[in-house]
Amino acid sequence: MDQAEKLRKLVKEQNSPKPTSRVITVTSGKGGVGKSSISVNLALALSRLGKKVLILDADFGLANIEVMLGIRPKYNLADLMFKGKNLPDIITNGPENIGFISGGSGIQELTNLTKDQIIYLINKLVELDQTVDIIIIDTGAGITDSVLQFATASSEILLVTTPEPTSITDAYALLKTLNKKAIFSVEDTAIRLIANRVTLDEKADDIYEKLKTVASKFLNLNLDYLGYIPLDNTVSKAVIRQQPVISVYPNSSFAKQINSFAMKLCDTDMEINQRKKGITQVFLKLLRSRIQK
Ligand SMILES: Nc1ncnc2c1ncn2[C@@H]1O[C@H](COP(=O)(O)OP(=O)(O)OP(=O)(O)O)[C@@H](O)[C@H]1O
Repeated sequence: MDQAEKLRKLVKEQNSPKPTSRVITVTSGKGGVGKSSISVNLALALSRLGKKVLILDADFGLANIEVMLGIRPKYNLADLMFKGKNLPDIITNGPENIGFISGGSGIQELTNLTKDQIIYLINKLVELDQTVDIIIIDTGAGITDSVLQFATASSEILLVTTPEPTSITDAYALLKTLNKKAIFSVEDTAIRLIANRVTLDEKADDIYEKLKTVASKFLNLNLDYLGYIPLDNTVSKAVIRQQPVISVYPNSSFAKQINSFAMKLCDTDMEINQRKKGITQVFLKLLRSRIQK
């Protein structure tokens, strides 16, 4: 049996543990549309609704979230995988009790794990699943393998676009590529659109309706709508202060929309519970798709 086959077998053999965390993957076709701003502030808004929230930054090389939260993690996921670090070592405490894990090079290195390292990682993820209510994954930008793998492995996707035509066509391209993946399951995945940086003269609902129509007609995909966020200069002001928008500008239109999204997401808790798979399952799926490549 070659190494790839052994890993395939091992990943298949892992029993599905009882999941507890809800994984929400924030993604986009085009970069720079507001994924990190939305992830950070949504995490805080959900935490204020009583959820234990953690952000996983899967955007290798960029430290946007760290800047937005004003934190500097000492270790990352790769340190857990290769240096035997424990969860408390790699979870940095952010504002208002939210936790943060930097993926570091860990996401890329998933393919290079030994059997013992996979078992160690999976055990730690099971532990994480049991301690956290919601995990928000901020994926990298663009239609890369890593973004697609996270999106296919998650049961809840928040797809962010701006009204720019290139951002909308890239969002559609992402859906199209996702839909072609053998392991992508339409029934098991809720995809919700967020239109960000919308100005008064742009009709956010039209963006959704157009994307929904083409996704349904050409891809047979159902696209839901979480809502829109106006273009709001408090977002960049908050970045300069290295604090989340909803902490420093709680009455801004950005903060109000984020709070309403958090409430909507909690409203659908019941429905999502049936699909809830947890972070362990997401990583098992990621491992499977990488081994199959
Ligand atoms: N609603 C908004 N109004 C005004 N500016 C915004 C809004 N949302 C995000 N921005 C700004 O847009 C820029 C990109 O935001 P952000 O870094 O969150 O995007 P991203 O999708 O995570 O980027 P990347 O693809 O590089 O990871 C930042 O300068 C941010 O301040």
